[in-house]
Amino acid sequence: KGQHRLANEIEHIVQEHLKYVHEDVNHGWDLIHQDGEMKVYRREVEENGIVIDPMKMFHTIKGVTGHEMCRYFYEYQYRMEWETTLDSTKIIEVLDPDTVIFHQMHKRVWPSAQRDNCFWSHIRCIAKSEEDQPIWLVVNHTIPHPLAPIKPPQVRLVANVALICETVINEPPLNPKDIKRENIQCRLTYVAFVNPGGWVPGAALRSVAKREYPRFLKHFSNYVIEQTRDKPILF
Ligand SMILES: O=S(=O)(CCO)c1ccc(-c2ccc(C3CCCC3)c([C@H]3C[C@H]3c3ccccn3)c2)cc1
Repeated sequence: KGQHRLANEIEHIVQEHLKYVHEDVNHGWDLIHQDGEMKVYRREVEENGIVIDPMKMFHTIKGVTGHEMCRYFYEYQYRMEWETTLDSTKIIEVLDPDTVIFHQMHKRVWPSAQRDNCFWSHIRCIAKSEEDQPIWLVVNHTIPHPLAPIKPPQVRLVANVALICETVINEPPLNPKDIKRENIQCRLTYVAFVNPGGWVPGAALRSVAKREYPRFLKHFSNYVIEQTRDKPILF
């Protein structure tokens, strides 16, 4: 398998996420929002007076697979259909079919300056045991890039985000071909380490994050449910 220039960095970041995905959120994380199956946790962290609170969300979505959730989260062509916080998105480099570099302009969120984000995005399937469904994940991680120069007054985000999904099949029928969408669900963990890249009033950022993260996950989940409703199941 061709090793591109980011292969080692990506391997390291992916392994880090896999190490912490099962971390116990009862120590040091505050449950700040719950909506049905969705639970949103936050750790309050500041670095040089800038709020960089890690966010962690857990959700169970009926009728879709982890591969479907990750596919719609990763693929460029769907991005503007579910991402409501963007003015634009562009692929500036393709390293392999599972690894691309995006440059995105976020909508301005009062009272802060407009943010942009240049990040590698990698999708991967991790086989578990024979009988278990595989884990699918997408990691988005900031990286500088000559084709995405920082242009003040825009502020460059620093973000390390992972969507890690497993597929659960309830009462698996003898023949896997008979599996229906009502028998499947996706259990996902979403973690986001976002440094806004420049000063934002802490209280304002905390309230924007508290509102936006759950909204994003609910909107994105509903989008995938709608997109996959009448399509064959993608395991
Ligand atoms: O999952 S991703 O990789 C999807 C990439 O298409 C992702 C998601 C979210 C962000 C992001 C970017 C900017 C902000 C802030 C910082 C100052 C002003 C805006 C926030 C905080 C505010 C929280 C937030 C959460 C969700 C959506 C928008 N806003 C989050 C970056 C990447």
